[in-house]
Amino acid sequence: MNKPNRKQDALNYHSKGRPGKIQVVPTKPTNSQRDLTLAYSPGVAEPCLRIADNVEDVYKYTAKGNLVAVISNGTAVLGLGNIGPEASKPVMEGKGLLFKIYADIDVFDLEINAKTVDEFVNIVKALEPTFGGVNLEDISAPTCFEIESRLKAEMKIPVMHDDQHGTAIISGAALMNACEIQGKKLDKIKMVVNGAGAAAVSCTKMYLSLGVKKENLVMFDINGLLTPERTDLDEMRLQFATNRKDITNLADAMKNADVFVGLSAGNVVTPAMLVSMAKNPIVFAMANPEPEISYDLAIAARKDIIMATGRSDFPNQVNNVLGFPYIFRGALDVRATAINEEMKIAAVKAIAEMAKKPVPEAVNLAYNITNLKFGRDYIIPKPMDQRLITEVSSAVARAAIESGVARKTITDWDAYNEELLSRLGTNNKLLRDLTNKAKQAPKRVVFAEADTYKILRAAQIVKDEGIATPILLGNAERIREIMSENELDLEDVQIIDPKVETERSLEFAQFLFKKRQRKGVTLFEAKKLMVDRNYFGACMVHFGEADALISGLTKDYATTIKPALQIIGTEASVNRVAGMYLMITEKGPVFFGDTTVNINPTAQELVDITVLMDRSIKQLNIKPRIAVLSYSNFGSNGGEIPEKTRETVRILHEKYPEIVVDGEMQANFALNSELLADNFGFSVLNGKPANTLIFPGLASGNIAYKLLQEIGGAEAVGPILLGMKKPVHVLQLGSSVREIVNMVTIAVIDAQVKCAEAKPSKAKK
Ligand SMILES: NC(=O)C1=CN([C@@H]2O[C@H](COP(=O)(O)OP(=O)(O)OC[C@H]3O[C@@H](n4cnc5c(N)ncnc54)[C@H](OP(=O)(O)O)[C@@H]3O)[C@@H](O)[C@H]2O)C=CC1
Ligand SMILES: CC(=O)C(=O)O
Ligand SMILES: [Mg+2]
Repeated sequence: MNKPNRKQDALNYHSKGRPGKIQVVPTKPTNSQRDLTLAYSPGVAEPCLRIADNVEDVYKYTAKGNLVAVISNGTAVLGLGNIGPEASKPVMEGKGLLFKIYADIDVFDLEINAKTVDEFVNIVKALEPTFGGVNLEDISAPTCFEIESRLKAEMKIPVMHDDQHGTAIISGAALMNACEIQGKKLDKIKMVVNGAGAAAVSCTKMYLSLGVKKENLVMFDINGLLTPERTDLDEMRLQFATNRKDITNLADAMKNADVFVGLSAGNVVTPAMLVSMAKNPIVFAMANPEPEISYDLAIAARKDIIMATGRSDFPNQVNNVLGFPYIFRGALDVRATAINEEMKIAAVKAIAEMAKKPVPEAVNLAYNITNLKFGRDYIIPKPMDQRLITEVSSAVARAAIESGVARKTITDWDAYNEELLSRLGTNNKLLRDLTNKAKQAPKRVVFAEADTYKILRAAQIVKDEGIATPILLGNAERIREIMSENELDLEDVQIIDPKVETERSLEFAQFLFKKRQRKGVTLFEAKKLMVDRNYFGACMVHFGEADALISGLTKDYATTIKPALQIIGTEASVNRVAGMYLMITEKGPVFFGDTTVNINPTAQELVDITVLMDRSIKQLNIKPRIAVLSYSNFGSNGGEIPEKTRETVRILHEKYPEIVVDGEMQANFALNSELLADNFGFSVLNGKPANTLIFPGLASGNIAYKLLQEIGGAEAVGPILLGMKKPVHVLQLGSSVREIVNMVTIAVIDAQVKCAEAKPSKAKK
């Protein structure tokens, strides 16, 4: 079961800020009166008239072609049963979210009060003009079968009941691969299916089409084994009734079975049942959120098992999330009139084949696994594998074209694949990539302000995600109190209270005294300073007892950074610190500096800042393209700032020819490559916009990033402190948990680089 704090986390996730998970965002400019005359009356009449003349133009002038309806009546929500349309809404919004993030498909989730087939069908049919496709969801059997088949027959857009066919496609691919690994033949396997609802019936039909023999399978519903003698079964279920007389219950059926498929309810299978199965058994316990038997119990019961669940927190997640975004993407892109058998089988094969191909490093990193490869714990691809969109959507689109249901064709498949990849965007990708890089070699991060909820929450997240091993500084009793009040699970994390004098804190004080004795610090004062967690934390990092220090949530920047400067100091090569922000904007990531430290830097100081930024950005595997900003372009104005920034560029070009930098220039020229090319075709930045902006002073840098954050909707990651000998990162006063987690991620990457460069020094006693 979920731990209580995870349950509360889930509630908070849904309720915090704008309630729910989805919003509608305009895609056209709406800034001026003119924009509005185009968007609405009178301009809007023009596309209306075009569509009235030719209804197909609705795809040209409206969002229909990329809009899917996720529709439920709430009668079979996950494995939670008939909980009603309102209670199904979080699941439907969730499906909408997955459609968007995995395949860039927009969704309206529609939870409808419609219990009878007629009511349901009439509502959905009437919606056809709005949508490019319909994803039916969590509608109970047997009504779901009639609803789907009537809508498919009566509508010209693709309709798919995902619990039936999405699940059948994914579990079909998983079954093929699992049999291959376990050395079993599909036409020989003995199969037990528990559940006889929407998902179970369709999955079983798929298995039969893949080669499983009807005489080799038995099916159960809540009332037991499906047999011809039962009078409560409809046609759909009767086709899976068995005449076998040696079985009365599930335990009997499991004896010597090769495969168990669960699409029923949680915890209905026992370890003893698994023990009785044939050699090398395959168990797909797919009920959500609780599988028919837990992953841990199953693998403890049988060493030779292939075990899969519908959950994301165990290996082998057999869940329709692997299919529906990409199946609809392919269908929408060729304007298919249906999702037919050919398209489904194409999806099965694409998914099954993908699992056998080498796994990209990004996927290993995303799941914190070193070498994911086809086998017992990896029978189908992982949902975060970005290859799914190209492999599955193109297979589905191709099958639609070849089977004659496409109303649009694709000829340049390379271009189509490029288009699919560009749909995934890069914004979130950068943060995901950075997280993955951090997870590759997590580091010990000491948190100076661990007696605050936000820090502890962030520590919990980075620990759970395998980004870092937290070390908490502060009053142990107070920290434990906050943990317990908020049900945080950090019991095994090291807590150190610098206020409690220890042999180690005295050694740290001695060290500080030696370092600062000619700068007015007595031993007595050094002992007093060591009670300060920023001094203590900096000493831990200096002596290699932690790899990075995070502080600053509750104190101003200067107070926070001072101990680190005194104890750890700056890198010898530049001997300067600077602050950089990674701004995640709609147009991609842009680095801003200096935003936090140097108030009015000279030309040489701007050179140092640029060198620091160039190096740090390269450590994130990004190629910096740097613009030195001013209010002038390449000598167009005189004055202190244009002259200073021009001199900065001159020195950089002379001393650091390897750095891609130009200026001085105005920000719009830096970020608009057409503008730059039209006016200053000679610039070394020509071709692509700059991704790194050097500001002439702290005021402009700081103001620019805050404006972009507040009114430009950009996410700011930072300030990333550059130039320290060892990783110390100073949070913005009052940072959010997400900002702290991002900062820790950057600190871990910084530590990875610095640890690789130098071995930690030993404490001098
Ligand atoms: N991993 C995945 O991708 C997916 C998982 N699922 C999961 O599969 C399950 C069923 O979903 P769905 O088919 O849509 O729902 P339905 O309501 O259509 O079907 C549920 C079926 O399970 C049967 N059932 C319930 N309890 C038991 C039990 N203790 N023993 C045997 N059979 C039982 C019901 O029997 P009766 O007919 O007699 O009521 C019914 O046949 C859910 O847990 C759902 O989360 C569904 C889709 C995708
Ligand atoms: C995954 C899914 O669709 C379900 O459990 O119903
Ligand atoms: Mg479902």
